[in-house]
Amino acid sequence: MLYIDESTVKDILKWEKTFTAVETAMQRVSEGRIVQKPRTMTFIPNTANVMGTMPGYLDDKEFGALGCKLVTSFPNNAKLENPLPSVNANIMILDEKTGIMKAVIAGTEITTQRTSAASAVATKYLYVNHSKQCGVLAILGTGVQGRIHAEMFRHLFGFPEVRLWNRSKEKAKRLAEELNKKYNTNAFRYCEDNETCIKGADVIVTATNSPDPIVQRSWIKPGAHINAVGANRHHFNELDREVYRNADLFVDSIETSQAEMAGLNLDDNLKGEVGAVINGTLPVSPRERITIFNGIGMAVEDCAVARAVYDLYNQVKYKM
Ligand SMILES: NC(=O)C1=CN([C@@H]2O[C@H](COP(=O)(O)OP(=O)(O)OC[C@H]3O[C@@H](n4cnc5c(N)ncnc54)[C@H](OP(=O)(O)O)[C@@H]3O)[C@@H](O)[C@H]2O)C=CC1
Ligand SMILES: O=C(O)C1=NCCCC1
Repeated sequence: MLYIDESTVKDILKWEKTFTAVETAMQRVSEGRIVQKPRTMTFIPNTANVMGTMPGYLDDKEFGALGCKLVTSFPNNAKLENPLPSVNANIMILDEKTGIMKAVIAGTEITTQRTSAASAVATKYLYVNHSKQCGVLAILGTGVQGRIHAEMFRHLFGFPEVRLWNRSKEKAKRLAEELNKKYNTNAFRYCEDNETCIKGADVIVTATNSPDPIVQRSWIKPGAHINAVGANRHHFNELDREVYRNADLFVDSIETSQAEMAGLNLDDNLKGEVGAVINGTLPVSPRERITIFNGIGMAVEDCAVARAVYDLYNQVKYKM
């Protein structure tokens, strides 16, 4: 059986392909062309560690797949002497006619890219496509997700200013320096505190394990868009409840969000799925309204990207 390792995935998977795969997965969710239940979470007692299983089926000519991701989140990995990613994954894809496993694909890079791509798809359809300004991007949390969002969003949307804030300030400073050097720019700016980072920002990304709100309603400019990525025990810790009360909320999947966001009162402001906006069955919000994308992460996004990697791998292999 084929195993495609992380370095091969990093070699062959480009952001644009991930974006299209995730965009397609989101559309298919809202068309009912998927099967996907809330993931199972195995919480390891007396730790912050968790293992998730994420099975899914996606019907699509180009990105369709039957698969299952096994993903762990061990938040203290980042603090090891030799730091490791805190989120690690593998994705199995199975033959749709026989049910036999076709490949196991290393899923850490896929998870990294597809999570940021989901935010990017939401940002495109809820914000960028409505001629809203892409001037200032605020990133809260400069771990793996903060970094990929900073790079991918600048690449896709051309933000001239990308502000970086992190609980451990040195990490945000270092990332700003590193990215300015890498892209020969001074667009990446370190921010001393979260309030300064958010005030005046057009698009905001939260990518932390914070159990307490790091975004307050009064700091957000009218019409701004927020991608809330971070997940602690709940997928809605990072934004103060007043933010939810004063914004339109969009999700990747209503079915799976209802399980993992059950402690949040979604009734008033949950507008629906990003896929429905893409498909034109759900209207976008008025210009001055704040929008939130709370993407909890979907198995069918992993299936779509894993299928893309599988096909790319086979194209490359056959050419050799
Ligand atoms: N929605 C989705 O589909 C996905 C969500 N995630 C979630 O995104 C978040 C970030 O993941 P990732 O970047 O891979 O993880 P990393 O371990 O690389 O980064 C974690 C970040 O969270 C910060 N953080 C941790 N605890 C706190 C706290 N109490 N207050 C403020 N900041 C804190 C860390 O700051 P410091 O440097 O100071 O420790 C760091 O910036 C996680 O919650 C993860 O579960 C991940 C993948 C998919
Ligand atoms: O969707 C995922 O993959 C994850 N979501 C939340 C936490 C870790 C991985």
